[in-house]
Amino acid sequence: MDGSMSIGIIGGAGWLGRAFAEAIVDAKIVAAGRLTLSFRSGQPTFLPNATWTRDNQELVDRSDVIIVSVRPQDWPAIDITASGKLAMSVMAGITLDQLAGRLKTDRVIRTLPNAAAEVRNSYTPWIGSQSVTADDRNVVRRILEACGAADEVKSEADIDYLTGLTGSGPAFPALLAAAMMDDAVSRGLSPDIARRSVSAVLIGTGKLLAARADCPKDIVQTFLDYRGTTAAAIEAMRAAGFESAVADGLAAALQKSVTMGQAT
Ligand SMILES: NC(=O)C1=CN([C@@H]2O[C@H](COP(=O)(O)OP(=O)(O)OC[C@H]3O[C@@H](n4cnc5c(N)ncnc54)[C@H](O)[C@@H]3O)[C@@H](O)[C@H]2O)C=CC1
Ligand SMILES: O=C(O)[C@@H]1CCC=N1
Repeated sequence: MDGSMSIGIIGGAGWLGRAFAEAIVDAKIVAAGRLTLSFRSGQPTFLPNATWTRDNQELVDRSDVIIVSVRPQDWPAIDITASGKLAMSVMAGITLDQLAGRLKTDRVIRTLPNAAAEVRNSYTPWIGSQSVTADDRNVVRRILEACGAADEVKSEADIDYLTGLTGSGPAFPALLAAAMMDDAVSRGLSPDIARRSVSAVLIGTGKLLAARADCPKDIVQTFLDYRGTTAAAIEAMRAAGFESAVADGLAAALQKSVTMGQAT
């Protein structure tokens, strides 16, 4: 698409809506003046050169591409006509058929980013409807890659599963970090040192995994082979059900993704 493209984000004041809006402008996909953002209560102060509105149909009428970024429970109240336009959703659980029906356009994209979009490090699987064109796919890739890495997947079932694995994904290392911090503080470390040390471990591990070609499984085995402190910790965590806790958590997220969509 040329520089005349315009984009609208319904729910542009929210966590993901703001992350997308700022990433799109930073990546120069559109200038702020070609961006329309809708809000529900107070008008936010970020992106003052964008057009802010409470009227979602006005947003649609001003935009070539519409991104829907409201919570799934607010989705049934969205009443707009986006005929002939490209519409993209970031909502968990809402299917392509539901999107096409409520937004009244056949050109729909279902995506599932994660919270790391805020720092341009999302992983975002996506899938498009039959009517989506090659140009539409290029626009979608540019928008999603402005927020991190993105993959087109083969089925909506993949999106349902990835909603837990990668959509909710940042919450899981955060949960581990919180448990590690609580343990450190309970053993007398100051909360400040506990936070700095645990954050350094998570950030360092992320960079290590990104830099090395080995699978995480191989890295874990290398640690186990020392037969030292790390092996003692991993074996105790496994005996307490670490892997089955992760599998149960991912199964619960998958089930919730499917039922949340059915409830709307
Ligand atoms: N936060 C996350 O980690 C992820 C969120 N998602 C999905 O992204 C969507 C948005 O989530 P968040 O940004 O985290 O939630 P949020 O609550 O921060 O943002 C939603 C925004 O939509 C606004 N809104 C609701 N109805 C509206 C309407 N009719 N018109 C205009 N604005 C309206 C709300 O006022 C709020 O500002 C959800 O559907 C969620 O499933 C997907 C992946 C990750
Ligand atoms: O928890 C949720 O429902 C949203 C979708 C994926 C991540 N956050």
